[in-house]
Amino acid sequence: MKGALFFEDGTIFEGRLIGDITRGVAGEVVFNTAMTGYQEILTDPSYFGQIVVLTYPLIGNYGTFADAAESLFPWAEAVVIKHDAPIPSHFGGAESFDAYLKRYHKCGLADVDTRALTLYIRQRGTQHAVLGPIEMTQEQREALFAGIDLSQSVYQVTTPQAYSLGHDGDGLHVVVIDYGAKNSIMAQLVKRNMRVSVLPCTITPEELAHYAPDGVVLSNGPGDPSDFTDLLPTVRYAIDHYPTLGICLGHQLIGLAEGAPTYPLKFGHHGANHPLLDHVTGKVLITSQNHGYAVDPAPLLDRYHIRLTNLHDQTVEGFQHKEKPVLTVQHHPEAGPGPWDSHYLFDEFLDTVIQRKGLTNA
Ligand SMILES: NC(=O)CC[C@H](N)C(=O)O
Repeated sequence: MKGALFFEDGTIFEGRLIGDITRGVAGEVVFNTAMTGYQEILTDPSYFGQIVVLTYPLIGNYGTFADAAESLFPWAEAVVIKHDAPIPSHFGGAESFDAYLKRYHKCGLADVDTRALTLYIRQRGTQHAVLGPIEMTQEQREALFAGIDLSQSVYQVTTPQAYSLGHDGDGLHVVVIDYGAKNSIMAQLVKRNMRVSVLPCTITPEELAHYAPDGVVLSNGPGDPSDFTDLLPTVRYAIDHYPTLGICLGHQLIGLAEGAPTYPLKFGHHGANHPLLDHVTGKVLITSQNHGYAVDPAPLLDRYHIRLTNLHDQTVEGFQHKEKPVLTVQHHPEAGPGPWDSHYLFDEFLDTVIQRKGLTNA
């Protein structure tokens, strides 16, 4: 069935509808340049409400698997691709990309000139679009455009209930505040023998204190960080009381809590090969990225060092408190998908947690 991506300025990209094609959808269009990991990308809750263009031209070739997910199901609103491989090839046996989309009632657009589409987004910046059958009427499209609203997105993707993972007993206890957390973040903590409590984003400072964590991780998540000022008192409490690691949205919320504003990037960073400089180690890291906003750190530089800088556009990719054990990263050290160059940042977080615990117990 013929479909299209309709932008608000009248630009149309045509293609073939795949997945669940029973309804049209609308969202913010972003492109991701990773060469693999299409399933991890779609199940990353930070893509909630977005239509993701995958620039790698062959999608579905190695199929889809239950355990490749970064959360319970795909959160991206829809996906736009060049070639949809109809027959997956994998030693583990695999479901096709089309069947996967249908299973989760997600739609996609294939056979699209994704190079032209990506150049269009690069020139015009992130924009809204409707994806649906080619014959959609203007009224149908306008109704979908009017429904785009990411202002509550974190509340829509967070876990409804607290849950725990990893080791029982007396091990180090880390709380992850779930703004849309990826499984790979929890996996990195569990791998380091931490007992992990994953809590809803609405957790209050008092409730957080009740968990008596040894450290706190503020997760990634969707939307515009400046929409979530209601969450800042708990962020403030965390950085004032516990070793804290902020990842992506978590980094942005720490920035906001410390008085540093966020701003939208023209078309964001979404990919698995973005180079960063770590100013402490002097090393360049190739990183996984997925963000449309960045922090202007000027107001917090009296208290924080810039820790990481993006070598493509010099944006700030992380800062570190000069005295307190607070580290933030704009990228995804957990990868999922992407290179593992920055896994050591989880080791650093673990070290601060151990150190603080030792001091407290002394
Ligand atoms: N992956 C994330 O946490 C993304 C953070 C935020 N939603 C942004 O786009 O900048």
